Amino acid sequence: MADILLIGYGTIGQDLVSLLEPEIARGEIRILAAAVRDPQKPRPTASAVPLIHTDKLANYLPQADLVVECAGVPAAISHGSEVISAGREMILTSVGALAHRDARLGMLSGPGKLTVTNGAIGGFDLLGAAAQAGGIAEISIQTSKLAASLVRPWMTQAERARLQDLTPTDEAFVLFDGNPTDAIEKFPANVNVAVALAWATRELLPADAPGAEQSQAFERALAQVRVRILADPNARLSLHVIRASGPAGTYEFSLENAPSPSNPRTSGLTAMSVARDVRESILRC
Ligand SMILES: NC(=O)C1=CN([C@@H]2O[C@H](COP(=O)(O)OP(=O)(O)OC[C@H]3O[C@@H](n4cnc5c(N)ncnc54)[C@H](OP(=O)(O)O)[C@@H]3O)[C@@H](O)[C@H]2O)C=CC1
Ligand SMILES: O=C([O-])CC(=O)C(=O)O
Repeated sequence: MADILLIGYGTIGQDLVSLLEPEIARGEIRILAAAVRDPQKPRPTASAVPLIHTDKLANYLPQADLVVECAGVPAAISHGSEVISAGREMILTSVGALAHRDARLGMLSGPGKLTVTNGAIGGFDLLGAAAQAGGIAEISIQTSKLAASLVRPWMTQAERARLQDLTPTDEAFVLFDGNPTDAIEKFPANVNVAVALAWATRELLPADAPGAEQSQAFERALAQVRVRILADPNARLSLHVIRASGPAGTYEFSLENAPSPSNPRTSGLTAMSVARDVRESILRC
């Protein structure tokens, strides 16, 4: 029986627990608790998973065989290093936290093990193989989302209005064009996939290489990836187009996920990817 501690129990956390029902029913997995911002907050459905405040995380870590973060980039920055330095294995969903230098160094310095989920995208077997052989010269990801869903608190009134006032007859426009580090800082809930793409195409160092070297290798991969965010007045779902080219070949992956059954604004595939990561982890135990 593997004891799992969740950080975050929103759309992805709840979908994950539903996806893992067969393993829970067979006694292969037990969800110890989910750490959230506000355990007392009224929730639409009663939870079978005990909710705790994140300031109690340290009390639960010693019993956890596996920690799954699905709480957002700021929470992963705050708690990722704590989990890894306690020697736990952690699956990271808010992959964008790896673009934050100090958090990255903590998560890559052990002694715990970090698993970075593929999340809402894929094709990483091919891209990783080609990148490790020096076969990728250019790599980009273009993410199209519903314009109104891209409004962020830091935007000026004019920037917000441009997104909110777009009508179905307007053309989609490029809202952001740059590197994954700047993209995740501006859009922390939208482009974790861009940071995951850099993770998949990083130089693979020996597992015992110091955290600082792992961190630098990842920083080089981040610098290779170009990110574009398209604000689309007609997008129903997120559309991610990954393009890569170089001596290994020319590749284009177009990924359009069905929405989560519990929240139409979240791709259902993210929780499915994390469920697969959990199953692979417990098979290794
Ligand atoms: N890798 C990928 O492809 C993808 C990654 N993601 C990442 O997953 C994250 C979660 O997505 P989703 O489930 O849809 O989000 P939700 O908003 O539905 O749920 C977030 C959960 O995390 C908790 N939480 C938020 N901030 C903190 C904090 N600082 N400390 C502790 N708990 C916190 C919330 O607590 P409470 O319930 O008390 O409010 C809530 O339970 C996204 O923010 C994004 O970073 C998302 C999509 C794709
Ligand atoms: O769900 C998606 O399409 C991807 C996403 O939000 C992210 O990477 O943060």
